[in-house]
Parts: sequence; structure tokens; C-alpha cells
Amino acid sequence: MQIFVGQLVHTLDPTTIQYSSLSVVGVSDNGVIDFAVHDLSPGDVERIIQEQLSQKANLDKGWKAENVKRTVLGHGEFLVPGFVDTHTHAPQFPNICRGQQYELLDWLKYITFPEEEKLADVAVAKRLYNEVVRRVISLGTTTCCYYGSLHLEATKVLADECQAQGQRAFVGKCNMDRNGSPTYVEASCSSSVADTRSLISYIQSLPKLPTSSPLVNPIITPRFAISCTDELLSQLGTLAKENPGMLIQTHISENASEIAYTHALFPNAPHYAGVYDTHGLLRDGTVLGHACHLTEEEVKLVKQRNAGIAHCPTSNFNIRSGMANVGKYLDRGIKVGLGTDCSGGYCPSILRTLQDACVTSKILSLSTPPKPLDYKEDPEKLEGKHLPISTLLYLATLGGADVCLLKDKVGNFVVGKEFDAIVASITGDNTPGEQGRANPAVWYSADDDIQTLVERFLFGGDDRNIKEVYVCGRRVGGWGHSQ
Ligand SMILES: Nc1nc2[nH]cnc2c(=O)[nH]1
Ligand SMILES: [Zn+2]
Repeated sequence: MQIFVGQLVHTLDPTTIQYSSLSVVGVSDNGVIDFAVHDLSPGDVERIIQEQLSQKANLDKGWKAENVKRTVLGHGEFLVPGFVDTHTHAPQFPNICRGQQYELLDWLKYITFPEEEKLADVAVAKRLYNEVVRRVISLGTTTCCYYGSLHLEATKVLADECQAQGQRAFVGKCNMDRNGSPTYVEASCSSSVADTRSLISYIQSLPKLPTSSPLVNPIITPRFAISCTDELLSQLGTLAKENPGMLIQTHISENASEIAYTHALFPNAPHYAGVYDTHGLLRDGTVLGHACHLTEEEVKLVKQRNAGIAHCPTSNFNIRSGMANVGKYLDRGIKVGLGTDCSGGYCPSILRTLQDACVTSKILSLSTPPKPLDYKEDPEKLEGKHLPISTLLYLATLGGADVCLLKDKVGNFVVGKEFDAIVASITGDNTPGEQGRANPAVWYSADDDIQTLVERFLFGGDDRNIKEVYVCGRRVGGWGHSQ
């Protein structure tokens, strides 16, 4: 068992955040949160720990208190649930920051497809994906939805890397049997589906966590409607039906030209969301990237099907796609998480994405018409307002877990969940010899309360403030972590 003693923050729903200036969290050897007691005074800590340990000893005679490992956090440190990235592209990381001059369709053609093509070489995949997964973990992402390239072997390597480095992940091979380039498109619909089936079997054979949950999961990945023939979408719909709990990821309604092109390719579909729906690809566990320009009819359908949205604001600004109205989606009860969407987005950090989600909501709130003097704001509604800290942290953690159908397993520190967590450190990396790495953008004051520390972390933090990263109770990264 491990016991963490210190400050903590987590969310319980989109508008409920819990701060605790002193908590004790016990994590069993299988990685499950065994007990969590909050709002303690310093004098209570030892008594609470001894009570919990004696209960354990009573229940299990072989249990030994001397095997308990304690982690006591310092003042500028606190526990945050691990971040969930609901949308990113592992093969595109070498392109991060490139291609500023393009919007989506040209960006795909001139920047993205040529980069993804390089993954035909498994040796390239091995070098690249080792680095990608390591960097993403170092930024505090404990669960990540990855798009791979079109290549089966390279995408197996990506799954292997997540497994080896201990990151909870959903890994998909992109399906794309049209509208690529002459050298970057799948040979046929049947080979696309056959490779997808092979990848699913491969990933399902990887070792499970001590809780028997899979660490790495397959995810069905039709790139977007434009890159899939009707036949391919239908066959992927059949595959989805055969695997009812399996996630599906794709892009939707990201930019104006993409939407127009989709309508031209699928003239009989009622709208963009209808293309996925009529092929059995819009359901609980579908992760829809972007959703910047959904019509009212589409919003209703997404809610009806219980699909989720990956909000990718850094990418939406970077390639000038649009702004998703997350407040509205949450008000309607639609599941929403955050996606870095590298390399449409130029930063693999969920902290950066959270900041851009905040900016998006501020721009939307500033562009709503002035309210009449007697206007009564509905305190329950988020649409038209800037998103509060509770909602932003929710999107980065529990909201993402909800989108990935993992809400009952991770996303906060509720007893019975698997311990996916970050030890955030506002004081920065103060290991001897490493003082130069303290983050100059983050101020720290010894009298900061937990609310202040959390704001400083969310708006100024980066990997220098991510000291430890845990997935299912196992330490997998953070600046103090040796590989
Ligand atoms: N942002 C983004 N949008 C897409 N639509 C289809 N493919 C992609 C991609 O790789 N990135
Ligand atoms: Zn994307």
C-alpha cells in the first residue's frame, strides 16, 4: 500500500470542485484508491492513518503495515487527477509548430500526410513513438487517445510503447481509403478493415493492469468522412457493432471547407453527424474531435446517441478552424473532454489546451450581445460565460474520462477508482543541481492556499511543475522519475 499525505484538488462534475488543504489517500497494491479522507487538521493525520491500517490488518491477517510507503507532499505540492487527452496524433509530433500558413485541408495535404507517410518504416516508428509517449507522460497525461498512421506495424509499436511506459491509452490505426495522396492512402477498403482487425487482436493480447483493466485499448479510427468511402464506413460500423464497448474516434465539423466537402461527398446524408450515424459510428464511446460548427440538429443527435466531444482549442486557433461552444454542449449534458490534437495543435500539454479552452470561452462570452438591465443570469448554465476553474479542470480530467467511458475508473480521487494522478509542484524542480529548471512563469508564495496554487498551476504550469505521474498506482513519470 501507498499513502499520500498533502493537499489535493479534483472535480466531481462540471461545476463541482473539491479542494482539500490536507488529505490522506491510501492506494492498494493493485492501484485502487482504498481510502481518501479530506479536510484534516495536522493533528488528525496519524490517527486516521492508524485507523485505516488497523482495519486493513483486521481484514487480512497476512497484511503488513511495514510495507506501507508514505509520500508526504510539501507546501507547494498537491495531488491532481492525471490528465486525459481525448485526441492527439502520435505520427504528427515531428510537425509540431510547422505549417502556420495553412488551414485544415491544405495543412493535411502539404504538411501532415507527407509526415505520416514516414511511419511505413517501423524503425522510424520505434524511435518516434518512444519519444512521443515519454513526452506526453511527462506533461501529466495519464490517459491518451492516439491516432496512429495508416500502418499496422507502426501502430502496433505505438501500442507497445504505451504498454512499456505504463500509459493508459487508446490506440487506433487510421482508416483512409480515399482522398489521401498517391503515396498515402490505403490500397483497399478490405485491407484497411483487415489491418484494423489485426491491430485490435494484437492490442487485446497485451498484458492487463493488476485490476484486470486493460492498460492499452484499441479504438476504431476512421480518420474523417472525407477520407473514407461509404463501403469503408459501413464495414467499420459493422466492426463497431461486433465490439459494443469499443471506442471510436474521428473528426467532425472542424472547418468550413471540410464541412462543404463532406456534404458534396455524401449528398444524401442529412448533415455531417448524419454521415457517421447512418454508418453505425455515432454512439456511446464515439469521440468526436473538434465539433466547432455543429448545427442544432447535430447537437441534438450527438446528445441522443450519447457520443462525446474532444474539444481541441489550441488546434482550432492554430489552423484557424473555429471555436467549439463547450458551455452549450455541457449545458445539454453532452460529454466533453480536451484534446491537444498535435500537430494541428502545437502543444502536447493538456495544461496549454485548458488555457486555450478558457480563452475560447472568454471570446465566446465577449461576443454575445449585451444583456438587458433586468437580465437574470441562470447560475446553472455555462453557455455564454467564461468557463470557471471547476469546469476547466473537469474537462482536463473527469470529463475526458467520461468521453472515454472511463468515468467509473479514473478522473478523480473517489474511493474504488484506479489511482491516476499527478503530484504538482509549484515550487518547481528543486532537486540539487537542477534549480535552474524552476518555471519562471509560476510565482510561488509560502502563504498560497490550495486554490491559489491550483490557479498558478493551471495557468502557468508546464512539465517543470509535474513532479510525479502515476497510472493505476504505479509511478510512470514526472521530473523526479528515472526511466
Ligand atoms: N486537426 C486534424 N483534423 C483532421 N481531419 C482529418 N485528419 C485530421 C488531422 O490529422 N488533424
Ligand atoms: Zn485531429
